[in-house]
Amino acid sequence: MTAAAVTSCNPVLVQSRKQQGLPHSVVSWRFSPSSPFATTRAPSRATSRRASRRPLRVAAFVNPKPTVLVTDNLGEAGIDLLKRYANVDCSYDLSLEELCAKISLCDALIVTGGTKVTREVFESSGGRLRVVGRVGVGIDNVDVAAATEHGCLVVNAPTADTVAAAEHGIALLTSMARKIAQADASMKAGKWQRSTFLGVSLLGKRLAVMGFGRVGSEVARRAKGLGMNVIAHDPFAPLDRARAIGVDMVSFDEAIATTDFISLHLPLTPATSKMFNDVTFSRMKRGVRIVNVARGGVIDEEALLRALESGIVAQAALDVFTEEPPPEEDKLVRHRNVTVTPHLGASTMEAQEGVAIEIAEAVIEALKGELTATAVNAPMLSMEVISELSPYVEIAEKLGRLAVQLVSGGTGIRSVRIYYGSAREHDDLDTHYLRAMIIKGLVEPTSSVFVNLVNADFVAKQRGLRLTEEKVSLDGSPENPIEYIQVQIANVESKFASAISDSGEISVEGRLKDGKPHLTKVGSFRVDVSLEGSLLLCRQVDKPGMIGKVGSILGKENVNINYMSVGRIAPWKLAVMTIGVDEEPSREALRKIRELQDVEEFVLLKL
Ligand SMILES: NC(=O)C1=CN([C@@H]2O[C@H](COP(=O)(O)OP(=O)(O)OC[C@H]3O[C@@H](n4cnc5c(N)ncnc54)[C@H](O)[C@@H]3O)[C@@H](O)[C@H]2O)C=CC1
Ligand SMILES: O=C(O)C(=O)COP(=O)(O)O
Repeated sequence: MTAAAVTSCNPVLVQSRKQQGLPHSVVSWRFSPSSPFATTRAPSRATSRRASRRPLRVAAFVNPKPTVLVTDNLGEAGIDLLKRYANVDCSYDLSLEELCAKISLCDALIVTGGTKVTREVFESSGGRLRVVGRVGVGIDNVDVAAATEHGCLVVNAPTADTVAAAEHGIALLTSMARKIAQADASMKAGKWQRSTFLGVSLLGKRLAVMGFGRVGSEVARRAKGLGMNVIAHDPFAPLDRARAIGVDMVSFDEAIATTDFISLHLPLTPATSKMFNDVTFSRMKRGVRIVNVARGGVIDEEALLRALESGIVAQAALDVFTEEPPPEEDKLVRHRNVTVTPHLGASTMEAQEGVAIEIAEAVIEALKGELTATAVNAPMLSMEVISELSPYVEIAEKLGRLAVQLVSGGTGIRSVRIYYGSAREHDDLDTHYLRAMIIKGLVEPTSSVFVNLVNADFVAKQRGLRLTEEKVSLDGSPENPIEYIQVQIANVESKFASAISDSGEISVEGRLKDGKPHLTKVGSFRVDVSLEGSLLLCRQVDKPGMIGKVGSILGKENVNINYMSVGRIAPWKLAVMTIGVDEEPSREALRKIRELQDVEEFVLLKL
């Protein structure tokens, strides 16, 4: 057996080979609380039992149909799709207060760039909001960090408006070069000024595409068709994409210093905010022309005004602004050498229909608990991985629950070690989902925080939980992804001393048996009990009659034993009895068991 440390609460993906290119349609979680994105707590045992006797799923019982709030104009095709699955509330132009007032009644929120989804919105949702769908690409209007903290998935619709944005970029480029907008305004004012609107040709001119992603590369492709010499700057873009289009990737400095035209296609992030400022403008070729269909905030607008006035920038064409709409008397908007459009990049009939469908599908998938390819703040796990790991999810969460209940007050939990015994190759086992469920089990019993796949690592970090994961290589068939999971809590005392392993940690181990989760080890004692209902752990002297004594106390109380096992170090020494019970025994029964002669310690654990 070898152990290899692999991750420690690290959101970076460990992609398994099987994750690549597999279909996304194997399982659905609907409203089951075990959904990776479920933000509600599991129903109480009484509720589950009641519900399981009915033909209705527990889930449907908890929440029959989700409610989706749409706060910005969304294409009919998207609304129709949503209505097949959810109650749809289209309330446009809400103030922040109105949005916050409504949000606690909604499972999903769909917005364009017109609604700011701030921290207050997540705080007001009371944990019900499970997904925010951004119609389009830019998620700079959504507080993604706050979403993650609240376990809310953010999805976008990043592909359906790419061509529209690229076409708009080219439209601005060509109309700026030929002063189309100015000439149109002049004619409409009754003038005929042929010599005033002398333009520049694009043929043979150098264009720098800043940000070579979806839109940037489509702009480059089109600009090449116009006979432009296209270079690009994007430290994160794959070189082969640029090579395929015949574009040279260059440094930022080279891009801005040597070009006649600059077209911006960057996301607005802390790194790109005001990336174009007095300093960068001063390094540009005099007479440069700039197009921005990305985000207003990547340009320092006052600096651009100064650059226009000084002649460094000859012309600008802007579709996006720091503040939208910009103030009425905005000098940039009114500048004679600036062409403006009111954020029309995605405004084609085709793109609007496309993004509406793309976002509706993504939101529905997310509400069903399925992983959507456009999730912004969740690890990318394929449905195949989720499906394969789902039998272990229950073990993971329950081991977390058991381990935390075994801790006796004091210093608090800081260090948790997780071992996964597996015959799989190390890089073929993605533990994100299981780790999230262990964190859920560790955190939820002692707090009001809801934990899911989205916020698990964040919650752990916030609570100072240091998780380390190790995969233990086992011989055998790699058919099963996992043979056992062991959760250890270090540097704590236990209310059940036998749960402390030889190496000094609280330790519980579980595995699947006949498809059912079982507890198979507590501390150094081998046990075997199904992980359902409640558990009684009892350490006693190993001698005849002990099982009968405990059993008869429970029997008198009409408490049904669903499973039991005894693990011992050696005959006639100490044994740990593990009893699974369907009903929770009364205090009196627990007292009687605790007071039995030869019972050394005893604890009741709830799953
Ligand atoms: N005006 C409009 O209506 C529309 C605007 N957009 C905006 O266009 C922009 C680009 O969209 P997509 O191409 O779909 O996004 P994308 O994510 O495919 O591409 C963005 C590219 O920028 C690069 N990048 C990020 N930080 C960078 C940095 N510091 N320096 C250089 N490159 C950097 C990334 O590596 C990526 O390749 C976004 O801001 C989006 O919101 C998109 C659609 C419509
Ligand atoms: O997709 C984007 O990022 C856009 O800017 C277009 O979005 P909007 O017109 O704000 O829905």
